[in-house]
Amino acid sequence: MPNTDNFQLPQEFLIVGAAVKTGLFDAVKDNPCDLQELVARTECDPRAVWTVTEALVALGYLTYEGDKVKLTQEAHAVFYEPGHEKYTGFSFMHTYNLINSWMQLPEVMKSGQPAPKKKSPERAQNFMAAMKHHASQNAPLIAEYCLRGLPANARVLDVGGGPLTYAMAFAEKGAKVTVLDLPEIVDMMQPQLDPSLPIRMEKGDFTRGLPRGPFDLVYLGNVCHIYGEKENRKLFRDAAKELKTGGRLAINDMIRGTGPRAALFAVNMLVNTSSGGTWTYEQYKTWLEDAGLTADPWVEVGGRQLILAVKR
Ligand SMILES: C[S@@+](CC[C@H](N)C(=O)[O-])C[C@H]1O[C@@H](n2cnc3c(N)ncnc32)[C@H](O)[C@@H]1O
Repeated sequence: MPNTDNFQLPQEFLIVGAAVKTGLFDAVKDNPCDLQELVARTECDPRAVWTVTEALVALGYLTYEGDKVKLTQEAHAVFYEPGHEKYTGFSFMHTYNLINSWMQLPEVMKSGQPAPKKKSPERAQNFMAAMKHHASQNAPLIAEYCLRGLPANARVLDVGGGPLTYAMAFAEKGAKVTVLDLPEIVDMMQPQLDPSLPIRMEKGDFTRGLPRGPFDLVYLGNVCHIYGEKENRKLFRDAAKELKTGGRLAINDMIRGTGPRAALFAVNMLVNTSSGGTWTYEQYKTWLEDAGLTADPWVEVGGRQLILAVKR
């Protein structure tokens, strides 16, 4: 049913996103200051700093102590206290960055091409933080489900596993993990990887090829929606080649036709990619079977939709 309650500007999100981008929260985090100093620290316009600060005070992110501006306890917990139940860090900046692409949906509909976007290390960091934030709670459950029945110390290939959330969960359960991701993501994430863990990162492009197996499990976590049928069919064929007979391929993705979520997410892939989208279970089953894999019915684990398939 149409929900006209959503026909409004996401004001709070836009104000908070702009404050993060201009460094306003970081500027007062450890060292509260007056508005004049805040203008200097953020290198922003005085009227703008006053207006946005007042809005953030009204929303409960900032407060005044005398004439000094400081973070509220709640905002401090949300942005800067990783152990806190309300903690998000700045992972939501990935969504904030996406707004630009979504605003170009009319042009994308005309051209069929994704919205142009600038790559930057900051964007990539926001992306990794968002992936981590969304996956960290349920990754252990999903890793356990994917590894069930496979040999102890299973060899796992985590395709597009750059955020390392799932790799850590697999390693925690005794697996030896190879993570494949794009070179710039591996360069960014490698320093965060504890070298004593049985996790190895490899640079590559999974549309071109995969690391050599044989693997007990090839895990495709939220990568199938980035590309279309041609790329996914090739990916499944390549994965089948690198799996042991009886080895398992696991897809964690939104399955089209199971609710509104996948249909809406496909719009995100429309504005951001050339061939991405969300695919039905029947599409996945056909592509998997054509690659020599037998697909189980899809299941929901930890709020995610999984398809497991076995190499024949
Ligand atoms: C949506 S994220 C999913 C991350 C993680 N698997 C998860 O589920 O939380 C997609 C990941 O695939 C990587 N990726 C996208 N295209 C790729 C390609 N062609 N080759 C290798 N990695 C790719 C991205 O850098 C990113 O880390």
